[in-house]
Amino acid sequence: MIDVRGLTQAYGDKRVLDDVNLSVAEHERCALVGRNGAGKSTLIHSLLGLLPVRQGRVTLRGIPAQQHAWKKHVAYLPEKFQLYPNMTGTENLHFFSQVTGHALNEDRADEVLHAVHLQDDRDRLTGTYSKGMLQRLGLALMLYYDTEIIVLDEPTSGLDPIGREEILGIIRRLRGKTILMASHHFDEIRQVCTHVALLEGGRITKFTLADFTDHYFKGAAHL
Ligand SMILES: Nc1ncnc2c1ncn2[C@@H]1O[C@H](COP(=O)(O)OP(=O)(O)OP(=O)(O)O)[C@@H](O)[C@H]1O
Repeated sequence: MIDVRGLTQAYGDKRVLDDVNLSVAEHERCALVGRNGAGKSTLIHSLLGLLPVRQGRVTLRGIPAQQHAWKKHVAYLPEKFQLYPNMTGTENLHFFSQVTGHALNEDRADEVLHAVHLQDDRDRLTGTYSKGMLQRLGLALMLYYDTEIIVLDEPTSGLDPIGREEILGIIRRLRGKTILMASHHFDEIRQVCTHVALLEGGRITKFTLADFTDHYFKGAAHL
């Protein structure tokens, strides 16, 4: 579903990704781990066409990234995103739906608001939401499109333990999705992921969760 071959990315003279290869198969839930500055966001941005790919090849669901047709199969939740504080949860869903040129499908909106446990708060201004609620609304916006591929950049960043559990529970309950999730937390990777892509020195090593667990407890993996 996600295939990266020979991807090299640099900022000026600084090479961040060095001939990276990564395959994420259908229905895999792959964590993307690595120290701060390892290049996780650079890789995600390259996948999603937010950074031009000059060296290497990226395909999503078999479609080359340059062709844009992949976009309807992929949803992305960035680490930081902006919602409109003077709009309610539902109004935010309306707004973002209209941005993509479609009227809101009310039934689908109900489904996703239930899935993220915001059905009772949907008519409150999001300016009054907690960080956990905002993150769950971000997830709802992403799930609304029901795409096969989901890319999450540190979805529990800055949340307290209860907020983290709520987000992880929602992700864990998703069915039939292929997920790539950047994370710094071994406990959440263990709860949610089937595989781990470790980014170090500009290269990726991919593990099954069981092999990564051995590697991690030997002290060989730095998140
Ligand atoms: N636009 C940019 N211009 C110059 N250097 C950049 C730019 N974006 C990222 N970098 C550098 O590239 C390296 C990789 O950054 P990136 O954000 O991809 O890492 P990361 O693994 O996502 O980090 P974190 O875990 O802190 O989010 C870092 O050294 C960063 O400073």
